[in-house]
Amino acid sequence: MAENAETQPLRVGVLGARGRMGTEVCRAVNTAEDMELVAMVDAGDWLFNVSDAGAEVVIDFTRPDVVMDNLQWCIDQGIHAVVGTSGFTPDRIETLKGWLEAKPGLGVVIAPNFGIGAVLMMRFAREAAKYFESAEIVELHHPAKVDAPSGTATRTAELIARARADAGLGPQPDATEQSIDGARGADVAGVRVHAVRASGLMAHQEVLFGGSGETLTIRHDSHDRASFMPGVLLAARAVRERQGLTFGLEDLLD
Ligand SMILES: NC(=O)C1=CN([C@@H]2O[C@H](COP(=O)(O)OP(=O)(O)OC[C@H]3O[C@@H](n4cnc5c(N)ncnc54)[C@H](OP(=O)(O)O)[C@@H]3O)[C@@H](O)[C@H]2O)C=CC1
Ligand SMILES: O=C(O)C1=N[C@H](C(=O)O)C[C@H](O)C1
Repeated sequence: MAENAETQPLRVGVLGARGRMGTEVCRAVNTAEDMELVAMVDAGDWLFNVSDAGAEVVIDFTRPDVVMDNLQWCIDQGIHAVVGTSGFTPDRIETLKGWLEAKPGLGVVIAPNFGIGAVLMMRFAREAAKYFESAEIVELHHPAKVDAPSGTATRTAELIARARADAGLGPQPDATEQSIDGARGADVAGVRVHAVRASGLMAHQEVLFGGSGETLTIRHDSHDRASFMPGVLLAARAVRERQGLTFGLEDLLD
C-alpha cells in the first residue's frame, strides 16, 4: 500500500560521517524510526552523493574550514541543513543570511552546542551576567579538537557581553599590567575565555562570575557524544518548517 507524504521517513544525509560526531549522528539517524540515512559523506567523497540520494536534510559535523562551502552547496541544491560544526563568526552568519534570502523556503539551523545541559548553561549564564562585575569562561576539551576557543564558549561570551551591555555594565575590573601571552586567555567581546585541551576530557565548560565577596560557577559536562543526539534529531525534524537561519537550539526547545 502506498504511504502518503506525511508518513515517509525524513531523508537525511550526513557530512563528516566518519568523524567522531558524524559516526554518532549516523547511528542516531539509523535508530530514529521517522528518519532514513540516505547518504554518508566524508572528506574526499563526492558531495553529489547527497543530492543523488534525494536527501531533504543534511547534518554537518565537519570542520570550520569547510563548513561554509558545504552550506553554499546545500543551499544551491535546495537542501535544508542542520549544522553543529563550529567557527561561525558574525561575518559568516551575514554571508549565510544573504545566501538564504535568495532561497525562500529553505532552512538552516546552526547550534554551537546541541546538548540540552549546555543550552541551559548558556541561558543561566546570560541571566546571571547582569548581576556580577566579573565574568570569565574556562572551556575544556579533548586534545583532538582543532579550534579554540570552542563555539560554545564563544557563544556564551557573546551572550554575557550583550547582557552586560544591556545592564549598563562597563569593562571588567582587571589590573594586569604585565603578563605572558595567553595568560589572560582570549578576549571575546570583552569576556576572557581560557581553553584547556587534555586527554580524558570530552566537552566541558565553566562560567565563573564574581561580585562583592562571592562567586558563582555554572558548569556543564558532556561525558558522551550521545548527549548531543536528541538536540540534533530535534533540529533535523524541525528545520524544514523554519525558513531562513535559526542560530542556537533555544527557539526549538521552547
Ligand atoms: N554543536 C555541537 O553540539 C557539537 C559540535 N561539534 C563540532 O563539530 C565539528 C566536528 O567535530 P568532530 O566530529 O569531533 O570532528 P572530527 O574531526 O572527528 O570529524 C570531522 C569529519 O569531517 C570530515 N571532513 C573534513 N572535510 C570534509 C568535507 N569537506 N566534507 C565532508 N567531511 C569532511 C573529517 O575528515 P578528515 O579527518 O579526513 O579531515 C572528519 O571525518 C567540530 O567543529 C566540533 O567543534 C562537536 C560536538 C558537538
Ligand atoms: O569539538 C567538540 O568536541 C565540541 N565542539 C563544540 C564547540 O566547539 O563548542 C561543542 C562541544 O563543546 C563539543
